[in-house]
Amino acid sequence: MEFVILAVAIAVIALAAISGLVVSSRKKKQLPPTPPSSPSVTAPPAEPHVGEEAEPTTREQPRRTIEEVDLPVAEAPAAPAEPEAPEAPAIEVPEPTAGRLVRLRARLARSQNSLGKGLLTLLSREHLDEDTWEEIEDTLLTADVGVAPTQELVERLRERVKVLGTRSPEELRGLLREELLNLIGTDADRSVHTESGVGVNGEEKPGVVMVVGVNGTGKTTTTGKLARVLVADGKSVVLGAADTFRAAAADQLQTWGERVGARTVRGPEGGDPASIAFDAVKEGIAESADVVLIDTAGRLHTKTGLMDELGKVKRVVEKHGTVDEVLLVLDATTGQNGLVQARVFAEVVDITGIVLTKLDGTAKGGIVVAVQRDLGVPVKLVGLGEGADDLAPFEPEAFVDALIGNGG
Ligand SMILES: Nc1nc2c(ncn2[C@@H]2O[C@H](COP(=O)(O)OP(=O)(O)OP(=O)(O)O)[C@@H](O)[C@H]2O)c(=O)[nH]1
Repeated sequence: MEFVILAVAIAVIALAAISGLVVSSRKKKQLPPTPPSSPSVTAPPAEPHVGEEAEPTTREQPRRTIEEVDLPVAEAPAAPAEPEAPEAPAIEVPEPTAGRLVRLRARLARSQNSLGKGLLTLLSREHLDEDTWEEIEDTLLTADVGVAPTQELVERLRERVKVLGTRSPEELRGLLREELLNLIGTDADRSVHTESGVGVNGEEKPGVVMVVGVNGTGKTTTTGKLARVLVADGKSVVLGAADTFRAAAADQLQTWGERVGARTVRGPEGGDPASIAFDAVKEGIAESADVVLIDTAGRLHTKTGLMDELGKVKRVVEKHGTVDEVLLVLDATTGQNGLVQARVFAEVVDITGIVLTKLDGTAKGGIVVAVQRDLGVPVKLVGLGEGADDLAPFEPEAFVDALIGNGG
């Protein structure tokens, strides 16, 4: 009997133990999963604003299950849109070109001081003897005016001073102004032509401007600045990066173009410049651009190669129609060397205009006279600094006034 009682008791304890285990295991199963660590529950929208995260996380953490939590569907996409948007390059509005030279006159006058002021000081001497006239001649030669134009100027001045008799500073200034203007010329057409009109197939064709010159003269910079001049005048521009000789030139040009919303057509480094130039004009026709500007490579040390290449670029571009301008870029600080370079380029292609760069950095403004005489083509633009809008249409009057300190 005792044995039976003991057996029943053991059975009861065993049963109780088993049911206890089951209950505890069920209890365990009912415990919520660990929601706080799950990003889909507590994490804020993928790209939160600063400060949005802290509040919902602490409030929702303790007991909420995955089913209880509303996913932040509606708000999530809106929040990150603004800060994440890729930055479109800002299109700049270049300064108007009218009166740029006048605006930059102070800079020009500063760098040209020795010429204008030097001449006026000499002319103001009480006795204009042979020595003084020789000094005047030297001053002009030092400023790169060139031998023949210098002699012309001195002769005419001597004549007029003799006739004039009395010489007030105003009179002298006036005389010098007139004679310098005479040398530079006020009648030449100095506009950059961009209106060639019709192409070989009768289609509308953009104006085509080729920019040539020795590397380092500021050729690529000038092409970029010229794009801005044209855009400022309301024209649409396509750039052709046909300087495949210098690796960075195409990048440099493209950056200039992007600043004013002009597309740049480029090819592989060391590629065929003529085919890039051809494609640039093709692109210009396709997008009905007003002007295509073609930057070319210049290497004096391989003169024959240069001649072949430049000539070819022009011929190939002409398959589309006329090239309106071939602008030669010259560094004013190189003086007579610049003239030698100019002649080499003039042998290769017909230059229609000169761009004189770095005129802000030299007292030798006389190169304007010399280069025009030498090549028989007008200076059309001048570079007066490294700023994006420091390229100005050349105006003889403003230039001479800057030289001799007139009008302020
Ligand atoms: N002070 C001054 N600097 C200028 C002027 N024009 C160009 N420069 C500077 O001259 C340097 C050479 O200019 P680039 O345009 O790179 O020369 P580049 O002739 O195009 O050379 P390549 O691209 O190799 O053919 C740059 O530092 C320009 O900022 C100017 O009118 N005044």
